[in-house]
Amino acid sequence: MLEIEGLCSGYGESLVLRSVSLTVEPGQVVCLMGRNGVGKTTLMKSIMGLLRSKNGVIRYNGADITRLPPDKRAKAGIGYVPQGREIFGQLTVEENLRLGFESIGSGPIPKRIPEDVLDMFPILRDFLKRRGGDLSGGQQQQLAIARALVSRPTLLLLDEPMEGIQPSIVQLIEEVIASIKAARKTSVLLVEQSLEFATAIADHYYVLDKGTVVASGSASELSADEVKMHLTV
Ligand SMILES: Nc1ncnc2c1ncn2[C@@H]1O[C@H](COP(=O)(O)OP(=O)(O)OP(=O)(O)O)[C@@H](O)[C@H]1O
Repeated sequence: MLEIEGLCSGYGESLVLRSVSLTVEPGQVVCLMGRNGVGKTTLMKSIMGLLRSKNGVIRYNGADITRLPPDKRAKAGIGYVPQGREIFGQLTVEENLRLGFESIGSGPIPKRIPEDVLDMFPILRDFLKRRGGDLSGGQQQQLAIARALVSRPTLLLLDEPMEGIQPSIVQLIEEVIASIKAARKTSVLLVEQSLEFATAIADHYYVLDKGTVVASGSASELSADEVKMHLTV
């Protein structure tokens, strides 16, 4: 469903991604790994269209989306939770969630926040009228993921969703990703370094180094040695 071939991308004159090729199949959870600064966020931004590709092709459900702007990619079904969440602190939780409706590609805008999304993150239901800025970091991360889910994306991009979050919420987010996978309606491409997560939940992994894919394979076969080789400094 997502096919990237020979993607080159970067900032201004500086090239960060050098001919990256990667595939996410329908219903898969794919883990993107790599040390700091190797280009994981740059890849996420390039898939979402926030960075213009210098070379290569990005296809989504068979269509070439390489030159589409971010809003069109969102309407095509790609949801994105950036690193650092980027929720609106002055808006309430409910208003933040409603912003997710703007990415709905076709059909009527729902009047209410979908119950199944609130069921995944019960704290958000309790806090619907609270300002986003008053939530803890872990609650804001839940809000950011829920906001991406209200538009019913077919591909969800998560950039380090577990970073800097307390263990109980890490577990909740892992359960949510597992339940998204079980429902088989949304594929997930996420930046995550944990070997435990990758082997337990992901189907496939890619390791980036200096802007290129240096290892990839079935997540169940990912070994501690491989992680040590590619991910420790
Ligand atoms: N806005 C920017 N302008 C110029 N260079 C940037 C910009 N953002 C990132 N870079 C550079 O691009 C390279 C890749 O950064 P990127 O954020 O994609 O890495 P990453 O793998 O996501 O790392 P991290 O785990 O630290 O988030 C780095 O050398 C970084 O300094």
